[in-house]
Amino acid sequence: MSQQLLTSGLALWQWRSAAQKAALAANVPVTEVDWLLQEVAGLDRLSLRLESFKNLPQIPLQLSLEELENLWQRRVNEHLPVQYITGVTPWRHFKLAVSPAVLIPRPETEYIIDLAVAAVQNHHCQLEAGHWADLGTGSGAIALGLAQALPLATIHAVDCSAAALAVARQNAQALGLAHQIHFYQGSWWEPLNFKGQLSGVVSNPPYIPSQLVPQLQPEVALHEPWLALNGGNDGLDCIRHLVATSADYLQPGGIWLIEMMAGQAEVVAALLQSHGSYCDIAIYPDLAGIERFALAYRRGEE
Ligand SMILES: C[S@@+](CC[C@H](N)C(=O)[O-])C[C@H]1O[C@@H](n2cnc3c(N)ncnc32)[C@H](O)[C@@H]1O
Repeated sequence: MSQQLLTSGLALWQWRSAAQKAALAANVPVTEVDWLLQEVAGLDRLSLRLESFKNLPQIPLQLSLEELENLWQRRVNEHLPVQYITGVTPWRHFKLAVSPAVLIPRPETEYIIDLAVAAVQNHHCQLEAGHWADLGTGSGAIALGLAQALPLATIHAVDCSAAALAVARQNAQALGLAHQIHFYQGSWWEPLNFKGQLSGVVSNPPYIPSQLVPQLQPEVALHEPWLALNGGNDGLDCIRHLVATSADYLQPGGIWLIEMMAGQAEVVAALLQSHGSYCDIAIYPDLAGIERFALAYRRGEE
């Protein structure tokens, strides 16, 4: 979407009206038409809401109206997420690049950064300047959120997908946070060599039971990476692995914080408890009240 084409405000307004009707008929959120227009026509929310752009003689577009219509048809008919069409999504204070190689970072995940910061502040150890891991970084969202919230920390962001890491690196560069984040390709802890040294590990691992993935809404099931969703038979394969392996990498008092699916909290708390190396285990809800996050600390050498 780099070239610039001109269209009249009236023609764009007519396209928008038709696209909104198609959205309503297909049960697609009508607001997504305007997300698309903000990106491809550079229109701001106010001029879209007031429809003041309708009177402009010329509006520069990054693609023709025909191409815009083709993309909207893909949104409506093929359930392609609008974020993959525009190539961007808002997340916390960031505008992140996304592609079908990465999970679109979710609003509920934003809160994991606040939980990490609160855990640092509540704890007597000096954790904010240390080394942190974001395992399964995808677009880099969590690593970037941690880097911004903990400016003295160094973040080690891991993903097994090279294509996802390319997107994450691009985001770190664009946001001026690349100096704080190191990226590694590999499986979970495998590329990291920091046994006993980490201040914290934060992860939003794949946690959907395999048989449920095809039943998710088509935007997710058809277009988001299976690798980012599939948590094995009961959804807990990756979380079990992270419980079992993380204690070796955390310093005493280090933070273990993950996102999980509704209904998994009790099992995850029990896994942490029975492992024996974690203490102060707590479950936190997301802003919708769903038990979404599990937090624990690496037990000290009592
Ligand atoms: C649910 S997505 C989370 C992405 C991002 N952290 C976020 O919150 O938006 C899970 C990520 O874990 C990665 N992943 C899956 N299996 C992995 C493994 N064995 N080792 C490292 N990363 C893995 C996927 O590629 C995907 O990017």
